[in-house]
Amino acid sequence: MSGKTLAEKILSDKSGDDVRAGDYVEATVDTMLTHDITGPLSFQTFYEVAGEDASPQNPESILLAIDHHAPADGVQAANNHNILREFGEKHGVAQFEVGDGICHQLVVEEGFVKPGDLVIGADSHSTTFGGLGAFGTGVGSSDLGTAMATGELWFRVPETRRFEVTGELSPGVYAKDLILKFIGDVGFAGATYMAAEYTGSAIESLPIHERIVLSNMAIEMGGKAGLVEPDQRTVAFLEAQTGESVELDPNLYSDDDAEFASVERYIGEEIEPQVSKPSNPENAVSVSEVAGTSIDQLFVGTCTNGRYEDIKIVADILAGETLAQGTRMVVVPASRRVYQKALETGVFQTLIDAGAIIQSAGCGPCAGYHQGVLGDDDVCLATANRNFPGREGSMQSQVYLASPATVGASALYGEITDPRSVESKLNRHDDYILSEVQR
Ligand SMILES: CC(C)[C@H](C(=O)O)[C@@H](O)C(=O)O
Ligand code: SF4
Repeated sequence: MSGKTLAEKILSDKSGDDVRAGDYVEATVDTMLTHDITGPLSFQTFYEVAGEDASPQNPESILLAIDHHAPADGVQAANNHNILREFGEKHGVAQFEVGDGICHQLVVEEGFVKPGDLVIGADSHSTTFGGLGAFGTGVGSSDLGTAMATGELWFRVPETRRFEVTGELSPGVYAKDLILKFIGDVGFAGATYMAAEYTGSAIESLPIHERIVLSNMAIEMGGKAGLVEPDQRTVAFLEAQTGESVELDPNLYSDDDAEFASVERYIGEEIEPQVSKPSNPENAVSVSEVAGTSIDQLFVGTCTNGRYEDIKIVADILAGETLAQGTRMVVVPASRRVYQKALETGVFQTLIDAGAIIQSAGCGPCAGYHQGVLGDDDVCLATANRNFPGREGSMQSQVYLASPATVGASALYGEITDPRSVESKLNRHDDYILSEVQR
């Protein structure tokens, strides 16, 4: 038998079987998350499967977040929030409030994931946790409800499509540019039901918050998961974040003789800053191809690039400057701790002085619900992950996707701008540990 990929190893471990791509498994789930949109239906399925008086198998493995319509933007959202609160209280489940942050960020910050775990979420960006060497994947609400009842879920073991980046990334080029490039190259469905795996020296040298960006957007090429092999940096990050010691299973890597669906090879130094044009993340081009495109709104946030390090990159560029005339910038931190940190360090003051709007932690206008919805003629440059028609508002509006550095540089001129033109202001931040920041 051939060796195993990281995905095959994790699903073998969680099912107790020696499995390969294509096999079906019943696997034990370590962490499950749901939120104010998918929670109510998950709970309904849970009660149908487990019975009206039942409790979840492992209440401590569940995380509920009020993040999508938070604060409530209407009566239905407010009622959904109450359904989450009630379920959380009744079953002793960790339930995060309005303003605490985006579910995916909370899983990472609150110690709900470690390398080798199997994490499911009733949200498509649950691939995020692959950045920490966990098999994270999005599932439907009914699957989530079933897993809450049984502690398990079935999976078809995915094939692995590998993205190998040697060398290192140049100044002004970040994980966001890498993932946009990958998606552009393989297409929107290029890794459908596969585990995307990111490897090579340029990936190994990335801080955890950037690895998470690669995993988070695996779903934008159809990926079932997006994995980075965990290492000592992963361990150090999690230990600092949680205050607990983390054991790294030395077997959590893809074997040399594992079978891959394909291996795409890149040289880090050759990657340029990328921008995905409307209205699909796969429309990625080098920034030079769209430089000069006029922008109305800049959006900094989301589970992809709403972390402290991302917001700081934007603030580094805007320090002492003001937004270009006629543009507006909406900043939505990914969590309350990110908010606090940006407040304490003056990052928010810098952005406010530049003319930005700071909003409470959550999804913000990412999926077009509130807090910065776009009108018909609006053009937005966002650090987000999706730019489908109507994603952030009107079906006629246009959304371009880019890194925080490209958004920051573009804010200075009101048009898409190569971040390398402000090279002296560009930084690559190591991971900030938010465990000591109050929530
Ligand atoms: C609302 C939710 C189900 C959805 C998802 O699963 O991705 C949202 O988070 C998104 O990004 O579009
Ligand atoms: S920030 Fe956007 S992509 Fe992430 S979970 Fe929220 S709506 Fe979905």
